[in-house]
Amino acid sequence: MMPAEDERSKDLPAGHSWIEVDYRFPPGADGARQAQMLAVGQTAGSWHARHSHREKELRSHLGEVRSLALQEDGGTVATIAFPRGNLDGSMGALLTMIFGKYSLGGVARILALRLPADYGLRPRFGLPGLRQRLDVHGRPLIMAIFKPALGLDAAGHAEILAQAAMAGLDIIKDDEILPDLAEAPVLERWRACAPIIEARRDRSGRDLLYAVNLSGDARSLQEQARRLVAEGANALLLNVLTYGFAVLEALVRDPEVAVPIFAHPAFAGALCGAPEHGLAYGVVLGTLMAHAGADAVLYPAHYGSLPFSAADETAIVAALRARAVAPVPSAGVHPGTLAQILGDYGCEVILNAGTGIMDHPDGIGPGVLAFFEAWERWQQGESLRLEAVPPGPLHRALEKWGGG
Ligand SMILES: CSCCC(=O)C(=O)COP(=O)(O)O
Repeated sequence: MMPAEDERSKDLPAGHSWIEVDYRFPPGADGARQAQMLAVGQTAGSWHARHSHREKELRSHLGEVRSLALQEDGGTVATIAFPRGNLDGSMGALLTMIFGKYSLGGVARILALRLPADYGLRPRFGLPGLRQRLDVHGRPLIMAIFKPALGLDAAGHAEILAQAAMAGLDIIKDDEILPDLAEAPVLERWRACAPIIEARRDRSGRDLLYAVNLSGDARSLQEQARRLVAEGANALLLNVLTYGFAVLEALVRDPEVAVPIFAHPAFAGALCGAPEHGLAYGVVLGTLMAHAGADAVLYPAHYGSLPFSAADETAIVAALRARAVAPVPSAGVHPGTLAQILGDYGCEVILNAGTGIMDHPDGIGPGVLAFFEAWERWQQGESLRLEAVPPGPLHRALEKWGGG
């Protein structure tokens, strides 16, 4: 039987010897046949009589169709269990088994994936570890994104960071669009920003994390990460879906890269955006990220600037929180969205704004202060409506972006 909706993405007990996947086949597809194709074709690969003398060995690798449910619209949802023994513990092997070659021909969508709790990696820091590093407890963490994304040199990054740091920002990240360009080399960006972070620590006793964007081929990216960390970098950003889960796994396993890793969702729409094909956002940005060792995962907030469903957001957050990974609702976040986000999430969240801080009418410092002001008012149960907010950074933000 397929589990109830709120159980669908829960981890299976540690040591469990099966991996369970829920697939939906659209109306018109022969769901039973497709499920059987997946269970055999993505495992033993052949069940021909010619191999009958190997039946015992092959059977131990064979997937099993555990349930088939016809849906109201004529589609079918099948749950298939795959032997864990077919895998080596990596996300690459897992994805190749559950959807690899089949994805090229079959029309199907993976709705949910249930992994044994001890499959893959756990975050080394997660939200509790980030809080400990920053010594910030009992309130949401406030994160900014360097904007403009391109065109800033290292000194330009430092100039922006200085304003944000002074206003009390917790975390900043590079834009994911920015690789190791000659106009702003990654090491120079870090070297230019490091003294500002140090000065903030000296002044306030509070750390500030800068998630530096990694790029390059797998080998040079890992070397870049090691070099950055050796020079004091305190967080990293990885476009996990464009560079690959294997790159994230290698970084998480690397003792020379012992800093929190922020996972960016760029490219997720290419895997998850089609309604009847690909994988659900909750699987990619929730389950897979949480089992590949990410410490914090960014995704579009459903009240932000990108079309995103509340249900997808809920599925992502549930999967991340089950493994203590920090949820980072993003894209179009500004102080006017704070009440909605905290209403949905409570305080165990990272609020991440790019233009919602950098394009504040009075500057970057006021952009950060507007978030803190919104948080203070929300905490006191005070209205965040424009008419109720006195003149100041939050008022100006609400004037520009609305919300509240
Ligand atoms: C798609 S979630 C990642 C958000 C992000 O990286 C970004 O640059 C959002 O910028 P914004 O100005 O919308 O806060």
